[in-house]
This record gives sequence, structure tokens and C-alpha cells, in this order.
Amino acid sequence: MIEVRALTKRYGEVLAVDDLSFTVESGRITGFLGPNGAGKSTTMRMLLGLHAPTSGDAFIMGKRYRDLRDPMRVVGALLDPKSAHPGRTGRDHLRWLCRGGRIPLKRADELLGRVGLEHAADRRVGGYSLGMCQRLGIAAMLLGDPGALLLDEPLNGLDPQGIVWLRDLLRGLADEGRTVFLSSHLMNEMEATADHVLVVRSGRLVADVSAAELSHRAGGDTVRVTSPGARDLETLLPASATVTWEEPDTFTVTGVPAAAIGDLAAARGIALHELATDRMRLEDAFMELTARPEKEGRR
Ligand SMILES: Nc1ncnc2c1ncn2[C@@H]1O[C@H](COP(=O)(O)OP(=O)(O)OP(=O)(O)O)[C@@H](O)[C@H]1O
Repeated sequence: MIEVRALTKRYGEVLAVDDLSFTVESGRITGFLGPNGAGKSTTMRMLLGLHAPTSGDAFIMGKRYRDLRDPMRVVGALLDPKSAHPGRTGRDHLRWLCRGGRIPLKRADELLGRVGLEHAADRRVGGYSLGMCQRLGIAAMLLGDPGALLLDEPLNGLDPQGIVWLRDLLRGLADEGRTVFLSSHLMNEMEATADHVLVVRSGRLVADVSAAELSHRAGGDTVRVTSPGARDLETLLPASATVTWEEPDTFTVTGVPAAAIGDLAAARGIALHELATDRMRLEDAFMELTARPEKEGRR
């Protein structure tokens, strides 16, 4: 579990984190979402003892980072994928971290295999692609088999296969009961990855909700339906549905999920030529939450 209480960080005139309080539960993936400059990295750095808070507290598994006796075994972090020394090989980098954390050196090879870098283990990190650096960073994060994981924008620089791979890995880690906390500035990315989302704006928490709840706040998804029997289908929709006609055979509808529309059409033998959920609505919900028309929250 990760806990932040009234955490505040001021850099001169800039209030980067403003009286932030939240809890990140174990056993699920929690997204830390906010536009650039919202204070996500600063919060993570304070959790990891890299920056001192101006006031407030940050706890990992019930303790301040500086009070952890064996930090690599409690928390793993992926902050800057390019932090490994470019002149070292991937294996040497991980072994060097093992030595610092009093972790058996064989963990380096175990993790290189787990992240799919065994073939590049003896190449210098300077020649790694960004995606390979991310994988090496993830291996480093997991060396101590920690219960809490913090990842700052981990999906940046990964190709689509890499994104799916990382999502599966994080899901597996959460299913093992670990606390998985990752930041992003992209709502759609979070929606596909996280179970729960903390939204920050100007250093303040503006939402602490499930991804489904955030979608609900946007008024639910809009579903686009094209069917030669569209008029008939409309008459079958529940009272909660709000229909907007776009073409003689096409309407968009809110208040009823796509699956329910598909089931209705199937039950009445109505052919569907298109049944699509507009995911952009979720992005809209996020934009609305994080829009900053005035310098709200800054003092
Ligand atoms: N070391 C620093 N000195 C001065 N200001 C800083 C420092 N680090 C961050 N800031 C400022 O604090 C605010 C929050 O930055 P932070 O990097 O935590 O945001 P973020 O949500 O992680 O954004 P991004 O996605 O761009 O990394 C920004 O206004 C930033 O310019």
C-alpha cells in the first residue's frame, strides 16, 4: 500500500504538489493521471525519498522511504529509462544494482529473461533502443521482488507489442497482490491499463475513481449503430436511451451499452452493419477534469 498525506512541494514560486492525500491499494493497478506539469513525477519522487516534501508525508508499505531497511525489497521504481550507464552492459547494470541492494547476482539473469532481454544482456546499454531501456528499467525495478511498484510514464517509447507486454506484466504483478502505481498523461492509455485512477491537476487531486466511474461521469459511452433495421431497433431501446439520428440508417445513442443493443438486435433478427463505442468520450471527461482555465490552486 502507498499512502500520501497532505503532501506539498513548493519549488520557489511554483506549487508543484498542493496538499495531496490519497491511498493506493494493493492488488490492483492504480493510474496517476494528469496533464504535463500536474505534479505526478514530483509526487513519485517524494514517495521514493528523492525530493523532500515542503510539508506532509509519503509512506510506502506504512513507512517513509528513508526508514525502509531494505528498500529494493519493498519498492521498485521505473522513473527514467535512460538512467543506466551507457557504457555498461545490461547484465552488468543489473548486477551492479544487485550488489548495492544485497540481492543475489543470479537475479540479474532471471530478470533479463523475464523482460525478454537475454539476447542483449552483453550489449552496452548505450546501444539499446528506448523500448529496450524500458525493459531493462523494469528488470531493475523487479530485482528485489518488491511489493510496491512505482512507474513514471512507463508506456512511453514502447511499441504496440511492448505496451501489451507491459500491461500483461503489470496485471500479473497486481494479481499477485502487489501495489502497482503508474503515471500517465493519456486517459485512453490509463483506461486500458488501470483499474483505478487518481486524477491530478495543478498538484491537486481532482478525482479518485474507477476507470468505469470516470467514464460514467462523462455521461457514459456513445454508441454508433448502423443497420438497415435502424428504425425498428430504435423502438426497442430502453427509456434510458437518448438517440441522435445521423443518417437514415445510422444513429448514435447514449444511456445504453453496445452489448445491450447487439443483444436486442440479435433477439429480433435485425442485421447490424456497425456497432461501435466512441471511446473519445472518456478522453473528454479527462480533459474536463483537468482543464485549467485559471490558475486555480496556485498560491
Ligand atoms: N526541480 C524542479 N525545480 C523547479 N520546478 C520544478 C522541478 N521539478 C518540477 N518542477 C515544476 O513542478 C511542476 C510539476 O512538475 P512534475 O514534473 O511533477 O509534473 P508531471 O505531472 O510529472 O508532468 P510531466 O508529465 O510533464 O512529467 C511543474 O510546474 C514543473 O515545472
